[in-house]
Amino acid sequence: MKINGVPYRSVWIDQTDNRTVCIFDQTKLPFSLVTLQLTTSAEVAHAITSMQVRGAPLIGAVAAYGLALALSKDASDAAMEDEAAMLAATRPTAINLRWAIERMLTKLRAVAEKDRVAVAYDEAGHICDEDAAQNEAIGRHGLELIREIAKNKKSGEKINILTHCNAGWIATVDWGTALAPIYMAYDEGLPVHVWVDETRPRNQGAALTAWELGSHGVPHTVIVDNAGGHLMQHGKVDLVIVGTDRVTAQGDVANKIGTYLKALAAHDNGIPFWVALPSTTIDWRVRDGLREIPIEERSPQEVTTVTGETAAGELQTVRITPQGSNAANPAFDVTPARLVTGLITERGRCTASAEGLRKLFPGSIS
Ligand SMILES: CSC[C@H]1O[C@H](OP(=O)(O)O)[C@H](O)[C@@H]1O
Repeated sequence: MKINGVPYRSVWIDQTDNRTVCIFDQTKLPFSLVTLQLTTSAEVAHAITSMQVRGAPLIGAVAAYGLALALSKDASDAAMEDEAAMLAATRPTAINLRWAIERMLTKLRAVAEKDRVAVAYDEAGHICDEDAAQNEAIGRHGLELIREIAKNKKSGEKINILTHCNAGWIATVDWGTALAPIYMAYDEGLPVHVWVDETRPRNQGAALTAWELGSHGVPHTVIVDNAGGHLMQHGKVDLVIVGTDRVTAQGDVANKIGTYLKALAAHDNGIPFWVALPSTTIDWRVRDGLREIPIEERSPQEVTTVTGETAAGELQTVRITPQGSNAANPAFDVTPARLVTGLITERGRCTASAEGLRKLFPGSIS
């Protein structure tokens, strides 16, 4: 995606040493665009756990490079297995993280130690290239959906899309998932407008999605998480598109906390609720999302405080609850397939069901 006309990806290798892994520090957005240079697997692990880098497909890609950094230090079998396990354990919900590490291990176990570093960087690069291509394809398939909605609107009438959290290009290697169709619709001249859920407590919507859409010129309005249902009741939402961290073999969807409530409101108001994902986000090993998908529990401090920029341009974190109050912070929830209109994948759209997934990905599930 371009920033001020310059093309960027969300992760890249420093050309000066062909080793250092570069990312944007997403905890500094939207106030400043800061590049972090990661030189060890420990730094990669910290970047993932602290959400300096986040987004299901992106943490998989960055973890893959983290393994390459680890191998640069010690390419032995024991070290490789330990580092892979450490990186895979940084966040439990996004299946892309486990998928990327398992793909790297499958490749590297068959390679001599002396060749592992080069092969690891090469394979991580393929993971990145494939993610960017898959998300571009998701954009094209999702664009068809937006065109269909546009046909039922008066000429020039806004197409109002609600999204939750950030599933844009900064959450992936490039393009994004939920936002890819929106970028393409905007670029094609369709009159899209996006309701951006702020997405407490980390405010990925208010801070990241708003920054992405604003940088690209896409009209958008930031709303509190609890406003979405009201807007749907009053006919102000034509479509909901969200990303996901894990989809089960029967179409249950794990995504940022609050997604389930949007799906309920969309269902109650007869509004299409679509989930955009690359196939690397499908966990073919689980069927019942509510019972089988681990939900990350993050620090209560993310709930009891809020971080923003002061008038002087300094980042500041302030407490918003009494000292003695407890806080709970589940980072994801699971939307049952019955509330999902459909899935937008790199191979096209399908119903959120085993049958729908089997049609697009034959042989992936029995
Ligand atoms: C294409 S990103 C999918 C997913 O990842 C985000 O979670 P987090 O910000 O905690 O990494 C969010 O759930 C997005 O929808």
